[in-house]
Amino acid sequence: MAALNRLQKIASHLDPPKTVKFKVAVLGAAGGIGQPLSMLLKMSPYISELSLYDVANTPGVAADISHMSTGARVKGYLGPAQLPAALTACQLVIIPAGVPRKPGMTRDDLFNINAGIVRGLVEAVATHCPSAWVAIISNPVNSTVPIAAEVLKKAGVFQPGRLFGVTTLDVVRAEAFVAELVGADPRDVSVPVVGGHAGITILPLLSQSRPPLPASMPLEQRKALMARIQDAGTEVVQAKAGAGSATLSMAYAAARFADSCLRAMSGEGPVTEYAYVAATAASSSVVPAGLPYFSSPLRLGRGGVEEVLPLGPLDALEAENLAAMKDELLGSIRKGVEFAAKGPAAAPAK
Ligand SMILES: NC(=O)C1=CN([C@@H]2O[C@H](COP(=O)(O)OP(=O)(O)OC[C@H]3O[C@@H](n4cnc5c(N)ncnc54)[C@H](O)[C@@H]3O)[C@@H](O)[C@H]2O)C=CC1
Ligand SMILES: O=C([O-])CC(=O)C(=O)O
Repeated sequence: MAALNRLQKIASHLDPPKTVKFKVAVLGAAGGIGQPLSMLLKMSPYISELSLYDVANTPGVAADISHMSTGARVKGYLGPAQLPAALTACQLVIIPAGVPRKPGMTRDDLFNINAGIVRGLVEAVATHCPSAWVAIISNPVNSTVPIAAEVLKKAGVFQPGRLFGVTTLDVVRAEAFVAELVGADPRDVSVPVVGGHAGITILPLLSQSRPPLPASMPLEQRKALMARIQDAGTEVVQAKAGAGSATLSMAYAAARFADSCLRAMSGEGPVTEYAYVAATAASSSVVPAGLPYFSSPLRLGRGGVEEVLPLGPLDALEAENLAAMKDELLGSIRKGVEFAAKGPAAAPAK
């Protein structure tokens, strides 16, 4: 029992149970990410109701998770007819629905299937819980977040400070790899990762690593570390050899992101997180010019993003990488916006 309590604390990074409790939905809850993520969320002291939605297998997943003796009430919802009930009164909606990569694919190769899935689900969010914070995991994140934004805009409910592309896994990986390299405990390491969530758009700011990388570290080794963080998703796809992409580390990363959101909503701010968000007039002085979406350090508060924080000083390698990513990131954003402009989903998931 003591061990379980400790696990709960570790999973939520946190202090004793809170009084403010929220309804949280996972859309795609029966998938490779959805299942372990739902399990971790069931241990969160901030969640009173956990809504597990998928187009397949949710009754089993919900029955299984509901037997855990932790606080959140769990309910499973199956198929589009049950989506409204899954979403009604939700404050946070996490979306890992969609297909994962196989070896040889890029994240953009998932666009044709996942763009429509995300559009349909966010249409339902706009109707049934328009004020909810929405965290998109489904790839390609660089495009699916702009799609979600366009859907919310069309419905007249877009709040840029409440829509997030989840890039926490890039931060988690950077922490793990730097810890390995410097021989530190990963929990004591922090590394900003900004930009987007695909290949060269993932920009770890290794010059701001805490603890710092050894000053004597050769440039080639820094470049190799940066490349490993950028290609870490592919490393997992190849290791899984056709059985999907990162699921367990992603579930951990998403649970950590959800925990930050729920702490901020509870007024336990200021909470600092990284996520891929829309640029606004207020963030124009800190986000690289010409990029309407960018993953930045954020200060979260009760209402969502309160401030997009500056990236801090970049070294020459990082500045070069930032310049190099711009065209790809902009192309992915445009692709998402154009897709959303084309018209309604073939089969809206209402
Ligand atoms: N943002 C990130 O850092 C990461 C993103 N991903 C992405 O997350 C997505 C999910 O990955 P996995 O869980 O491994 O895939 P998976 O195939 O194991 O699970 C996806 C789930 O989505 C469900 N689904 C499909 N259409 C749906 C709909 N219209 N409504 C509700 N549920 C629906 C499926 O039934 C399935 O249970 C992929 O697009 C993957 O590329 C994966 C890892 C990291
Ligand atoms: O690589 C993939 O396809 C899944 C993903 O986004 C990641 O692991 O970072």
